[in-house]
Amino acid sequence: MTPELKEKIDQLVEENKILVFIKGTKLMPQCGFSNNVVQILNSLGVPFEAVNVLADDEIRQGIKEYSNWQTFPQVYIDGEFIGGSDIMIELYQQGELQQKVEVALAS
Ligand SMILES: N[C@@H](CCC(=O)N[C@@H](CS)C(=O)NCC(=O)O)C(=O)O
Ligand code: FES
Repeated sequence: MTPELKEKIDQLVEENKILVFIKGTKLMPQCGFSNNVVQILNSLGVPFEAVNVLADDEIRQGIKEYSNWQTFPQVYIDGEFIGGSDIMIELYQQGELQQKVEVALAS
């Protein structure tokens, strides 16, 4: 990955307390896995930013290396890589996601 791309991703992760890399947009996710995380975050009613990896192949490939995670969606909360759809569903069901999000937004 080029230093420029790493810096670009660093900046995205730093500037957005809740950030998701998804296929499609918040309003129109293009895959069921991406849709899962969008709907979970919508249901929590928290502000979040979404990057559409289908619109940027450089980011699509770069973020896999950056996160060391090969699939989408990818979720970052407060600069920390959380995981994908399965992990988000699990954290949500355990009530841990609500907690993480509250802590992140209060900081
Ligand atoms: N079990 C994964 C499912 C996600 C998944 O399998 N994503 C695939 C299909 S959308 C993917 O991103 N493949 C890599 C790519 O398309 O670049 C999760 O929990 O997020
Ligand atoms: S785009 Fe086919 S499974 Fe996600």
